Amino acid sequence: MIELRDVAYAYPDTDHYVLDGVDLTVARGEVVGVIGASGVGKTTLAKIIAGFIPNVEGGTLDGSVAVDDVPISSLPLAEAVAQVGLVIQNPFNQISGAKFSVREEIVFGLENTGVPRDEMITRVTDVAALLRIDHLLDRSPYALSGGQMQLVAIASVIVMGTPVLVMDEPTSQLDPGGSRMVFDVISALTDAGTSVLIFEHKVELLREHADRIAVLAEGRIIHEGTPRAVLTDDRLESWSVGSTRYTRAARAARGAGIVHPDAALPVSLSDSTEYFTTQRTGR
Ligand SMILES: Nc1ncnc2c1ncn2[C@@H]1O[C@H](COP(=O)(O)OP(=O)(O)OP(=O)(O)O)[C@@H](O)[C@H]1O
Repeated sequence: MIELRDVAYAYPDTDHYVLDGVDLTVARGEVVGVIGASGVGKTTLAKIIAGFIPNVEGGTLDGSVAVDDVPISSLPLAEAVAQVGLVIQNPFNQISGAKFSVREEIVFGLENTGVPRDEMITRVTDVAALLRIDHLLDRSPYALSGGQMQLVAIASVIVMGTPVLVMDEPTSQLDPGGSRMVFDVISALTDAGTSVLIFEHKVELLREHADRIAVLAEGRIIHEGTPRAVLTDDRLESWSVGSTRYTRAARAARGAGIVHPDAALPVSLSDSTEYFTTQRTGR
């Protein structure tokens, strides 16, 4: 479980609070998607929840950040990483740079955690099968495509088995099939009790897989709710966040008077089919 209360943060040598008054809770087994404009502070928030801020980057952090009731920002980084797995935005930076095979790369974080060797091997095999990268295990981490590298980076975090996962645009390098597979893996993890906070621009995937969506704007969570409620909210554009293509098409049709103005906006293909079948004005 993640609990953020009144979190505010300013980077070192600045007096500007990038985040100011963030309240957010992610329950056990829940997937919460966070959307927000570029530069609004999503990566900063991800690093705070994972304890990299202030442990590594310093700065001024106020408010409380708890993971499973443990105040994460007061833990040494080595202990914080056992609580929260962080998939960072750029998979090229997640790769350790110290290993010669994908297998060694995935197992790297488990070394020195006291996990017995046999279990390490089983965990790596399982996570590689889950993310369909078994065929890459003996390859060099430097001979991978961007998408393959992203899956290896995700595997190296999931293999740690942390109760909380924070993912910063985990599908940025992936094609639609790969993105869908990652979200299916996330669903399997939450079924087993993992709490997942995911920063993602692909709102249609969040619509399908997130239990809730939160909007980060003006330094705080300005709005949250079910994917349907948030993605059809008229204020999305003012927060510089995109809606689904189905909602955009419906809004355009509504503006043109082609559909009834009061009908609930669609957020998926099936919604959209019904909307355009039943809500036409006949114009
Ligand atoms: N090390 C740093 N020192 C000072 N300011 C920083 C630092 N890193 C980020 N910032 C600033 O903090 C703000 C939030 O950045 P952040 O990377 O968290 O945004 P973001 O929402 O993840 O953006 P994007 O969607 O483009 O990845 C930006 O104004 C950025 O310039």
